[in-house]
Amino acid sequence: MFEHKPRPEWIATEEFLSSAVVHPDAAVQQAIRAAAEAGMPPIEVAPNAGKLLKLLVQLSGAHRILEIGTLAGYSTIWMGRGLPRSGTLVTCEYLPQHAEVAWANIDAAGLGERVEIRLGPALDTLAALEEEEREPFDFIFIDADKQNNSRYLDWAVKLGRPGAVVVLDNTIWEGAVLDPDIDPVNAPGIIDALKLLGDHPRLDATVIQTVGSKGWDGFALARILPQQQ
Ligand SMILES: C[S@@+](CC[C@H](N)C(=O)[O-])C[C@H]1O[C@@H](n2cnc3c(N)ncnc32)[C@H](O)[C@@H]1O
Ligand SMILES: [Mg+2]
Repeated sequence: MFEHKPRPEWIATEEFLSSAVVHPDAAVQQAIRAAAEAGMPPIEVAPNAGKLLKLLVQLSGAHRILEIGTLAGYSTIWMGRGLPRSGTLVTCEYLPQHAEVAWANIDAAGLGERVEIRLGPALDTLAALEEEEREPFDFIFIDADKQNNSRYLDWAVKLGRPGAVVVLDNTIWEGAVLDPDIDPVNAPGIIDALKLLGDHPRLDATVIQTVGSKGWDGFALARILPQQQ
C-alpha cells in the first residue's frame, strides 16, 4: 500500500511552526485525538495547511463552503473558524463511522449549527446539491478519493460562483505526479486533475509543493472564472 514518507526534520520543523505561528485551538487538537482514538487513518491536512484554509476562507470573504472528504472534521473545523457567523459549510463523507466522529468534533468545536455532513458517495451528494438549487458556493475544498479528482473539479465549477476559490489537496503525492508507478491507484486521478486544472476554460490555477508531516505533497489553488458569452 502507498505510504507517505515524511523526513524527521520536516516533522520537527512543522511542529515548531505549528506551536510558534499556527496556534491550533483546543477543538482542532481534540479532533485529531478523537480521530486517533477511533482508529481513523492520520490523513487529515497538516496544522499549517488547516490554518491556510481558514485564512483563505477569510481572505476570500467566503460565506458558503463545500468540502469533499470529511474524515474526522479536522479541515472542516479549520475552515469553519474562518466563516462569518452567518456562514455555512456542507461536507461530503461516505463512511458513517467517519461522519459520526466528525459530527462529534464539529459540534464540540461550536460549529454544529452551521455545518451539514452529507453522508454518501460524494458524486451522488454533488448531484443532489445541484437538484436542490442552492446558492452557489464561494469556496470548495476537494480532499477525498483521488480517482474522482477531475469529476470533483467539474462539479466545483458547476456548483461554485464565478470568483469562487477551489483548493485541491494532495497534488504531488510523493512524486507520483512524475512517476505514477509509485501509486498506480491514485496517481492517474491526481495527474488528470492537474491537466484539467491547466486546461479548463473556467479555472485559473497554480500548484504548490509542500513537505511536512504528510510527506512530500502539495495543493492546487484555483479561481472559477466567469462563463464566456
Ligand atoms: C483525506 S480524507 C479527508 C481529510 C479531511 N479533509 C481533513 O483534512 O481533515 C478523505 C475522506 O474522504 C472520504 N471519501 C473517500 N471517497 C469518498 C467518496 N467517494 N465519497 C465521499 N467521501 C469519500 C474518506 O472516507 C475519508 O474520510
Ligand atoms: Mg488531503
